[in-house]
Amino acid sequence: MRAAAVPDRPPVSRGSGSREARARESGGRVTTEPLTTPAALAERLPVTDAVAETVLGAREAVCRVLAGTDDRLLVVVGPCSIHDVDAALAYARLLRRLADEVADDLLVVMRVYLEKPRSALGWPGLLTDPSLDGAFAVGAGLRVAREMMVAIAGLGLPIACEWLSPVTPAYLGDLVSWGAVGARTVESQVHRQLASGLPMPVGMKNGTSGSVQAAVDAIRAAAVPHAYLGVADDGTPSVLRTSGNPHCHVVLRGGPGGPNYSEEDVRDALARLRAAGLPERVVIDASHGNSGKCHERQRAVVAEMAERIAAGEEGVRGLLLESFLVPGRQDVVAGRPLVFGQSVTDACLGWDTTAGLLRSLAEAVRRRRQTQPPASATSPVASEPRQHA
Ligand SMILES: O=C[C@H](O)[C@H](O)COP(=O)(O)O
Ligand SMILES: C=C(OP(=O)(O)O)C(=O)O
Repeated sequence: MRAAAVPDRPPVSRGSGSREARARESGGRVTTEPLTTPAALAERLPVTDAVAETVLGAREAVCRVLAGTDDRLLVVVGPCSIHDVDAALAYARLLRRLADEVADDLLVVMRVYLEKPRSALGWPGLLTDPSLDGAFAVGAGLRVAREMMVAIAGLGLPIACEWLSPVTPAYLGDLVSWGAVGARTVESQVHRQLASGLPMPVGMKNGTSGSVQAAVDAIRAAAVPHAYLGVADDGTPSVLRTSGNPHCHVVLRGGPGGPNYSEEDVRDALARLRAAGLPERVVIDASHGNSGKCHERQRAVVAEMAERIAAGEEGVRGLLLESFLVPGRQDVVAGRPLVFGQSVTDACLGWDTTAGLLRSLAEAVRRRRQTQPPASATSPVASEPRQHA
């Protein structure tokens, strides 16, 4: 007589179905696929000395502009999202020439946004879905993204992006000179912890509700050390311990109540920063809630800000613009070719308008210099972060 088979493990339930089947019925589930490690990707697509100089030099320059010890204006400009590497590189080449032309007055950093936070549903960005068709080839997206960033920084053009996945900076952080925490994530503990360890200045957007306090709170949170779960460069699941980031700042992007770039709005934001003991400086996003998502309205925002900057308004250290080669936006439709250099997410300004606006901002900085002495080196900077208790 054969012995009865002894199960490896006791049955997980007496009712219908296995544990896996029951889990499926009561929520979502995950499948996994291995990804190259950050170290392996960096080895394949390394940062050259020239690229490192661009990235690090621009980080330091952004800090000086934010602190007011460099009297130029920070201008973060580029597509709402990158969906086509060739178009991004064509834009980068144009921007590089313009950045050189205005370099005495503007510190130009290109938006190279690869992860899109969506209000509900929509294409999540090149990093997650590089073929724009829902195939979600994330490994290829990371490779393409890093290769493109190396090429853009290789032109001598510094890079800005929004950090969405807390794992992405391990793969791309060494190529970025300015980061954003977006309106949809500025209240997220994970993103505040992430910002506290990022090796670059980080703009904290006001929340989608319009709350500027959320951005101020995020700056306070990111200025101190944290510990959170992540991956090390060799891919090992790790506790990431951060130092705190003293170079975070508010980005006013408007909200449901309308724009928030008026003099009164800026004064209110500076007062909130003062009350929190933080450096009094803001960056104005000409797009999003400040333009009612109408790309053409960014012109009016820039025109008003140029006037106010020329008149010496305190506290505004930079602007953000959404711009691509071709104005407007387009939908991605299977089988229909895309217009080269036009956004597939938010509508953007076209190149010619962008160039004119940057020249007008440069002119505003020059006019300000005529009436004001160079900014002093005594502008407030964030205090050193506290150590872990
Ligand atoms: O900047 C881009 C968009 O404003 C952001 O990703 C939200 O887009 P959505 O509201 O179209 O989803
Ligand atoms: C999503 C963006 O901005 P916000 O977080 O302000 O909506 C963006 O700049 O792409």
